[in-house]
Amino acid sequence: MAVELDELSKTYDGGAGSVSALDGVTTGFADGTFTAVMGPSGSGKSTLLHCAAGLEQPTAGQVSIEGTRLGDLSETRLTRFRRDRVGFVFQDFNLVSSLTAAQNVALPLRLAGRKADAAAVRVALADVGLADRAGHRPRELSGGQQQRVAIARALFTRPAVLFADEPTGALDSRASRQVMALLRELVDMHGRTVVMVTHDPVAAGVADRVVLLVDGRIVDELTGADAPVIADRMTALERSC
Ligand SMILES: Nc1ncnc2c1ncn2[C@@H]1O[C@H](COP(=O)(O)OP(=O)(O)OP(=O)(O)O)[C@@H](O)[C@H]1O
Repeated sequence: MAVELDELSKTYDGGAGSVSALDGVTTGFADGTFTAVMGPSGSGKSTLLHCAAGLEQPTAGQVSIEGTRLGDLSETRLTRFRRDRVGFVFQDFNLVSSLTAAQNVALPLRLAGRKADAAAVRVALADVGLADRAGHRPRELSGGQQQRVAIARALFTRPAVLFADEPTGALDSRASRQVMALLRELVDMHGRTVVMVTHDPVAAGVADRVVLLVDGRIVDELTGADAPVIADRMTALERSC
């Protein structure tokens, strides 16, 4: 299993009282599978992704990635583990505007004090369909192309899992389709494991499995469902909330 979540809970304590964002989530994401996480606004999707990726600490429960329990790692080891074994892409790409596509892909390794092999960077960009854009800066690329650079960067260390938080949220429908086709191909052709938060039933329809969250709990799962079925289930869920 690439990722296991065991009774994961997260409570935020704020001035206005505490909020339970995750409430005992237990599930797993198998190697070479594509999972979408959906649910109404505020249901805990981003919190689940951040805790699973080791970006946030759960209040209770455990996250294991390839059998390593993140809660057992020191801060330094967790940072190193995340850098090497966890890929993350964000809605707004998070590329460095002054660097070329190739330099953006190589950046995490360089920040870790390692050298990124130029040929490997070229292959990483070719894998996301951007072999001819290595020297372009983010502003010279479309939104969809920028997201593909971000995906190449996230996958460069061959992580155990790629987490994507609304990866098509800032894209038009054509660019969204291309990014989703790329993620599907990465799973089918390269055996990658993808876990993606999305509001979009069309995007979720590309996944193998959809996990539905309400109030920080998994309330349902769909396997092999297409976009209309997912959209109907989401509408029913939102009505019942
Ligand atoms: N840093 C924080 N401090 C306090 N409360 C938070 C914090 N982050 C999230 N929350 C709360 O936790 C709950 C879950 O938030 P989360 O962002 O995980 O939901 P979501 O399903 O991703 O929402 P959306 O679809 O609107 O992005 C919400 O009630 C939110 O207000």
